Amino acid sequence: MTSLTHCPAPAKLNLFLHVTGRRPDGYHLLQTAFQLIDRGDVLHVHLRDDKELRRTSDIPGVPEEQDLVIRAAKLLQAEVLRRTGMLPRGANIAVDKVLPMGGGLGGGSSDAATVLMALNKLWNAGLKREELMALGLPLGADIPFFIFGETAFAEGVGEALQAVDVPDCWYVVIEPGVSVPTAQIFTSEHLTRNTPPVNMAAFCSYYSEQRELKQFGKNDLQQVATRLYPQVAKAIEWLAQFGDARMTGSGACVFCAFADEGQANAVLEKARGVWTAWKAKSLKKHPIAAKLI
Ligand SMILES: C[C@@](CO)(OP(=O)(O)O)[C@H](O)COP(=O)(O)OP(=O)(O)OC[C@H]1O[C@@H](n2ccc(N)nc2=O)[C@H](O)[C@@H]1O
Ligand SMILES: Nc1ncnc2c1ncn2[C@@H]1O[C@H](COP(=O)(O)OP(=O)(O)O)[C@@H](O)[C@H]1O
Repeated sequence: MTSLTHCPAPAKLNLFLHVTGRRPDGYHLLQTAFQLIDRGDVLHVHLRDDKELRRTSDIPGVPEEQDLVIRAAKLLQAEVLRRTGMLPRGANIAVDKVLPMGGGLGGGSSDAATVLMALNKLWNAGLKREELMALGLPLGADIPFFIFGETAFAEGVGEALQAVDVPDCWYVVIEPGVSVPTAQIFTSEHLTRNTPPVNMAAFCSYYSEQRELKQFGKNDLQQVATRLYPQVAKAIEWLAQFGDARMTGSGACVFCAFADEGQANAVLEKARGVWTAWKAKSLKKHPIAAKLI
């Protein structure tokens, strides 16, 4: 096999996100729940005859060498060299970008996770799931989750993952039209960093009682992002007419859960001409994480 085309890189939503503390290196300790959804970027990976790793599509504002996709591919190539003494073949990687950047949907991290899984297969590198997760972590705290590949309760900086079951539903997601830099939110003096830790069992029993339409807990990053980006506040206010609306990750996107597609369609109809919005269904498993490792 020399290529893998149409590899999905799905988005995630943070159903809740609590900042519970700070590590000595400045990184924040979180508790969050990651939910995959059936909308995302699509990647195409073709092995080359030389050793070069090249991005063959353009992502405005992201130079090739800074692209998480290329950085992830280089990390894995170096790891294979370290393990086998042989540098594997290069690859051309194209990304059909669908997800907005700085949207809190984890697009860059998901792209990187998909590339790690695809190249692990194409190079017959044989890294185990936990090894790929550890390799990706320094590039982005969300990368291990995408390789883990199923709905998860997460702690640490998001790398300590446990599978959980949340009932399926439909989400309406609004892109408020701004890009929020994650670092700006985490460094804000207005961020609260002392939400008391919750028990994973409390999270699980909350959703087992079919309360998926009103989310558990809160997103501690939301108060900071809405202060800095009024468009995010407006989007939440608008979507809250129809249910429990909140921000995902560090923003900018906001979401609301609905029991069926018809209700999501009705909200999208009202959003037309007002917001860039779309619907997505919850995904219990990553479409390729199970197959490619
Ligand atoms: C907030 C979350 C929630 O899933 O997702 P996004 O909104 O970015 O999708 C993640 O924790 C995003 O983690 P990660 O992907 O590592 O964020 P990056 O953009 O690499 O981090 C930018 C900067 O934010 C700060 N940062 C990030 C994560 C964290 N737990 N504590 C931090 O203090 C650090 O200063 C870091 O250098
Ligand atoms: N392949 C990529 N796709 C998206 N963003 C990327 C990529 N590679 C690097 N980046 C950088 O990562 C930043 C965060 O992007 P992204 O992961 O989409 O948002 P978020 O972290 O809010 O979910 C972008 O602003 C961009 O500078």
